[in-house]
Amino acid sequence: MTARQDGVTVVDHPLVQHKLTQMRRRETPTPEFRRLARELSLLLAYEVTRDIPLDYMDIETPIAPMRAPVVAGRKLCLVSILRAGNGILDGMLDLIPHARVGHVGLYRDPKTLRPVEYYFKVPDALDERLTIVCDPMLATGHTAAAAVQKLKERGADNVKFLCLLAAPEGAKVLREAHPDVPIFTAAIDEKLNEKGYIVPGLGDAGDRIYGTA
Ligand SMILES: O=P(O)(O)OC[C@H]1O[C@H](OP(=O)(O)OP(=O)(O)O)[C@H](O)[C@@H]1O
Ligand SMILES: O=c1cc[nH]c(=O)[nH]1
Ligand SMILES: [Mg+2]
Repeated sequence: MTARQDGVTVVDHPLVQHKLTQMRRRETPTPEFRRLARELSLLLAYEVTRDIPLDYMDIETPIAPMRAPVVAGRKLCLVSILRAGNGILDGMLDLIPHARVGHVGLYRDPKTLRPVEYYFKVPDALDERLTIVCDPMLATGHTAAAAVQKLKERGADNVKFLCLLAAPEGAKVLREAHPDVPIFTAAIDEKLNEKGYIVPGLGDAGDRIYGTA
């Protein structure tokens, strides 16, 4: 099942919810957390790629020739917001290996909660591609909004944002800054705490994926 409202799609399939619960648990160790992030992104990919472009090619089945649909991977750009975004990117690339890939390096300053940019490398001709921006966490929303802004400045005009968890505050900030960018998430949690962490959330996604806490 999938709930859509105001440009936000919550993928509430039972498998998605189950895996998200396992990720949230404090005792879930790093290798397990990373594996769950990958599996969850495979399931979310199903929804976020629902209308990706198709090409047609001539093939032969054992019975007859036919013109058959194939994903136009080169018309798709996956963008990971470093570093936690790579935890989603890996699963997406398993599914769509021909996709082009961009990286946006942004970390959130723990005092100001504002994003600081340190890297930006994306494919050319973004105006000809669907761009799917990946980051597990949409907290205050400023990182996502800044990443989308940079991508638009490079020509991206068809952008979707994929995360595992969103705070209501972050979804609002991103939707207000970029109303044309739909959000796909496994859950919208209750709120942010005073340190800008999602409550109940799952903690610091990057630290849990890479074991840096
Ligand atoms: O919505 P916001 O309030 O901007 O916060 C969300 C950002 O914070 C986390 O990254 P972090 O800064 O921890 O960097 P990391 O991926 O290197 O751990 C997360 O992966 C998002 O990029
Ligand atoms: O809860 C949060 C908020 C920002 N970044 C995270 O990794 N987790
Ligand atoms: Mg982090």
